[in-house]
Amino acid sequence: MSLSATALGALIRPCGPVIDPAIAARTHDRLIETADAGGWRAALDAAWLALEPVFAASPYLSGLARRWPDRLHDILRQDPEARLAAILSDTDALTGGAEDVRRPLRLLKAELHLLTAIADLGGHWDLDQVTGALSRFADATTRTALAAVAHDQRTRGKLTSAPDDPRGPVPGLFGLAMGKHGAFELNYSSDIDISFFFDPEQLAAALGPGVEAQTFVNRIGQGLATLLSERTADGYVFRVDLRLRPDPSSTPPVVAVPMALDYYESVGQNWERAAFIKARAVCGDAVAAAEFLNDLTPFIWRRSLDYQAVLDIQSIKRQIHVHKTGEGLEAAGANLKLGRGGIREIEFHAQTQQLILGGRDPGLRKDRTVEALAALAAAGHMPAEVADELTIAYVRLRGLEHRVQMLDDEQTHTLPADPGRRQAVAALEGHADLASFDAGVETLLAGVNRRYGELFEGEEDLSSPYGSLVFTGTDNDPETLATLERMGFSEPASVADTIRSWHHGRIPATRTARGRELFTRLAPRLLTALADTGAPDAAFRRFAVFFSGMNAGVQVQALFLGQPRLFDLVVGVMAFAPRLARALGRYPAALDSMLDARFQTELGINTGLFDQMDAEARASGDFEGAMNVVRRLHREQDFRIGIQTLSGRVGPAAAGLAYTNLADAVMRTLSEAALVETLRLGGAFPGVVAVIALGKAGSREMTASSDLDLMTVYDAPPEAVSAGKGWSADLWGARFTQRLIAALSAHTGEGGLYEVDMRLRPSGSKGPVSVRLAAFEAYYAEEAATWEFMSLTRARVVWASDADFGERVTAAIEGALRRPRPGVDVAADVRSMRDLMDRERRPSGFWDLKLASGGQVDAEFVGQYRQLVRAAAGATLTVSTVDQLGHDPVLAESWTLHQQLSQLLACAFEDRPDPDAEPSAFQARLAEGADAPDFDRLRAQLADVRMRARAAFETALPCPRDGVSDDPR
Ligand SMILES: NC(=O)CC[C@H](N)C(=O)O
Repeated sequence: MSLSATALGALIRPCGPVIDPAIAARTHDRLIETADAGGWRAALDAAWLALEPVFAASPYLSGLARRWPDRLHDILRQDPEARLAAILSDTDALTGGAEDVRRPLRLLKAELHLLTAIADLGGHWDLDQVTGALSRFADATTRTALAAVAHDQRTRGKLTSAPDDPRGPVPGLFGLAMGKHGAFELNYSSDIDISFFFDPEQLAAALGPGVEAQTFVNRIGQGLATLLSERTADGYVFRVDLRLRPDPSSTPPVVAVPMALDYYESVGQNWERAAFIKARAVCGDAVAAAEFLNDLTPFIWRRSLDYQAVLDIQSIKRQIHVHKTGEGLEAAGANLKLGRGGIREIEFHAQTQQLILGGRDPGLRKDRTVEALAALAAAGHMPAEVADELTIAYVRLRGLEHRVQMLDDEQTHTLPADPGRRQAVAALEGHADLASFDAGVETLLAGVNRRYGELFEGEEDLSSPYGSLVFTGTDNDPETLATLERMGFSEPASVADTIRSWHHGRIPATRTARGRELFTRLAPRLLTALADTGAPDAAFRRFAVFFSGMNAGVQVQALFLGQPRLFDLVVGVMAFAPRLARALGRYPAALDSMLDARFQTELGINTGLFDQMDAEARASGDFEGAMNVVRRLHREQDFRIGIQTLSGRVGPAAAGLAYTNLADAVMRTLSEAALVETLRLGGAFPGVVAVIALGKAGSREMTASSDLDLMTVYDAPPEAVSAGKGWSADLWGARFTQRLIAALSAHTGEGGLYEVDMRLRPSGSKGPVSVRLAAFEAYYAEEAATWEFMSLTRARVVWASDADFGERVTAAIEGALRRPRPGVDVAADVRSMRDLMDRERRPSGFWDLKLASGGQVDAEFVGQYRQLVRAAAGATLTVSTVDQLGHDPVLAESWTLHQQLSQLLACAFEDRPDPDAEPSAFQARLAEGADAPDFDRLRAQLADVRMRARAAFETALPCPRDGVSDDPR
């Protein structure tokens, strides 16, 4: 039997060259056999010219033809429209449960695919007819599948409504076709995006007793997805994606309508608005679906948009990196959908404009891309030639995409990199010469990409120098994953997921629309800054803790956006300074201090800190209040000094001074408070008291991790007692000191301050916690050992209840230092002290800056030794280690380098740091902070200076056993 004039077999033309006649011949042989047997050889012969290039190029289509030759015959002999109508009505007519429809649906899909491909490739159907056929078939299968899974639930008694209920197989439940399917633009081998929602009230009436609604609808949604997507011997129907729903990573697969409306109205994204442009009810309760879509209209089409909202909508397209046109565009491996110059650029071009303008102009609310372009051009929002050019490109790109998918029925959008397979695509599009096909594709992509780039002129780019950073949509954008990988993240997908969850408003910082708009702009800068630290993983982890811990985000994000340098600093902190990162994470308010003008002022300049602390502490009303005020201000300042130290703004001396000035302000404020508290508790007392700092606080060389070495000294008339409790002077001094220690070291709701060490006081731990000035003097005159005098070289009165008393104490310290100690070999004492220490406390490793041979203790001991000798000789005294080492340049050099490193390490880390284990970017920064060219050379430099310093130490304090020293013992 030959073909009628309207039969598809008579209407089709060859699509292009036959790239592999042998392969086509194998299919041909098989078909001839069946056609001869079935009596349709003439029909086959009539169509063969058009079929041969198709079967030569597409393994998938020849497979279908060989497997079901009779279906091919049906397709060839009938009018294609009639055949399509029959496939659709057969699909709709299927009844029964999942078991009953599983196989027929797959056979119908194969037939539909063969029909569509032949009509398309044979030049009979245009793009609209092709996508229309695919979409309508998807509609029908979805309806049938829903009816089938509902049928099964009905059989099991879970669903009580009638199969022909006017509200659909499951009253209240409906599915929306989203994306291309929704707009009848479905791809040849695409997933279908269906969003399921349910109206709880409607549904409740239809459920069997004790059936829980959410569980039930989940089962329906998933059952439908499985029925269509699972692969059996007959293939599959459609892969179904249920994720185009509110925040799919945290919601069930089928969402209740009230919850969905609430989500879209409160945290809905612009890209979700864009997705709803194409949404359409496809199966289930049509009444509920219409109501839902109607209720969503104001969400999708917003009547008024402020500038920030417009920018945010445009972010959808601005996240794609715009290259210089033409550069690096290649046909081989080009992603026709998501790649440069691809379909997505055309869609975004249209959709962003639609979202911005469609609220006021309903004429722009077109669901189909080609129509949207035309409407935008007609309304004057796009030059007609741009719309035409993009339309032509769109049609060709979609055609190419279909041809790529027809090769193997795979959901791919990539022009094969393999020349042989690309040749097959070219042939299906009518090209014999691969080079000219490639060149044509490249021109096409470049044209779209150029138009797309024009959209950005004058707009802020939301990608990064590293590439695209797209976080819209439900799938990870492949280019974005590549960008993140290039940035150095070891788990790009999890970074993308976290960023996406922030966009979804899952943390307080992005819970408001404004917070999200700001985050859209901040995200690319954040990722770029993280990458630039060289330690993006650690930095991201710490930033995430910080950012998700903030209880609001607008102010901070606006600050970051307005102050890029500051932002880079904060990100650097995240990368390199867990201690500061943790402080920020726990008390994000510390960031507020960055807003303070004083934050960026030079350290060292008197910023009025003590006055502020003192005033606020007094205003706080009581002792506890004062402790909290001081802790808050301390934290801010500590953070400020830490940032400046870490960023290299201040050197070690200035940092030491700054940390010490801070400690001084704290000690003064809390000494005042402790005194007031002591008088309040014990009653008036005619005594005076002073606080002496020793150690690094005394020498003004504190780091972020220094503790406070303190002693207190008091004086009072001999028999004085306090008015209230009748405390004697020693009790009063002790009470004050205990209050002070508590004030400095206790942890309150505002955190802690310092560890306090009182062991350097006269008689150490065995002595009273506070001593009378006379006892202090007597102790150093009679009992103190050389190591106690060493400590005293760094003693400094930081606070006194009475200025005169403070001066008396200062004079007493100096007196003690200068008093000759006949018969004492200071050098030998210092040396044996150092040796003892070396035996008892070994350095913990190369980075033990204190105890390393030639490290800080060696230098400090020599300095203190020099100071003691100088004091006895009546020379000027100093607490500073470097000044004490004026005549020992090598030791001073070593001490300074160690101090520099210890400042950096102390502000960055809480525990004992191991720079060898830190990211190389941190090592580089450490080297830079110490003026070394790189980390390896820093280590070498350190080893070298230690060796020289140790030699200088040996010269200054020779070992008594060597007989060089004149040790009298
Ligand atoms: N995930 C995102 O990148 C969000 C971008 C933009 N805020 C939107 O709503 O689409």
